[in-house]
Amino acid sequence: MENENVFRLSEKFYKKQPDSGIDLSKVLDASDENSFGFEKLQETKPGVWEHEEMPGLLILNKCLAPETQLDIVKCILERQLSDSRNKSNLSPFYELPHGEKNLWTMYKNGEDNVAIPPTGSSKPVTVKNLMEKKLRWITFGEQYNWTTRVYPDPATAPPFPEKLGHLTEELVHKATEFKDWKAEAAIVNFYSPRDTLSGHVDDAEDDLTLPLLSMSIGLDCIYLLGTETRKDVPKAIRLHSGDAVIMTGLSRKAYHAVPKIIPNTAPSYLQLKDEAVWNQWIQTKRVNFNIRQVRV
Ligand SMILES: O=C(O)CCC(=O)C(=O)O
Ligand SMILES: [Fe+2]
Repeated sequence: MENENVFRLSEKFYKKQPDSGIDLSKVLDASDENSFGFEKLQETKPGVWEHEEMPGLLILNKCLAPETQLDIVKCILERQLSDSRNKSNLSPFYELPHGEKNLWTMYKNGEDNVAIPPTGSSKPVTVKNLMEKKLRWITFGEQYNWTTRVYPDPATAPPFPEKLGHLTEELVHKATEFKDWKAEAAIVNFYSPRDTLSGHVDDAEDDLTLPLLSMSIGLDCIYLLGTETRKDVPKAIRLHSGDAVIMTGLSRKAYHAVPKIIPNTAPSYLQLKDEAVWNQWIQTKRVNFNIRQVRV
């Protein structure tokens, strides 16, 4: 069964690339006309690019204005992270501060050495360590449970943030035929340069013909898109801050992964005057918004 692991081999290949010289020779970059595979891209609607070997994947490069990128990451840090109804990978393990004094405000206001107690018997961990390393994802709207891989009763879900809902619905409505698509669940993934997301298919939603929107902010990454099996060699795409991809059709059910974050690639427009803590944090993060309609 030697080709069972083909997807995994590509993940390993990119994961082990040295930061100082990543092999981009087989990586499509929709923002670089000299990149591998660029000639197979076609603009099928204004701002929407499709690659002939990646059926169903819509690439919306640079579709988020700098202010929008800043707005949505700040909305997560300042509002969604302060709401105890929004679960994160940290929720089961730490007595997280919520409300006005939450992880982000403590971090930003110089309380980064404060120790946050665990829920169990492990050691307390500083705000700094949680914000810079341990926070890997937060969910809002309908709360996908990564462990059980289901969405619990929607009646218990906090509402989807209105502004982000409008923005994402507009992107999907303009780029696809799905004019009634609704943003119901979001997973925000936080990556530091050595973090990866291994190959998976997102299949917990009711209807896998409905598009999934994925927006990237901060550091660039290499994103792998395969097929419905792990036996096929995936395609590699470089995603930049402000890019979005929409997984529709065949790509909606395809294996995908993020094997490599590319350090020192955060755009300078994300740097803000007099916001040293934010500037440092965003320079070392990729923030991915993964937005789905859950119900039909
Ligand atoms: O970070 C990404 O670009 C992909 C994230 C993803 O696939 C997911 O959250 O299901
Ligand atoms: Fe995914």
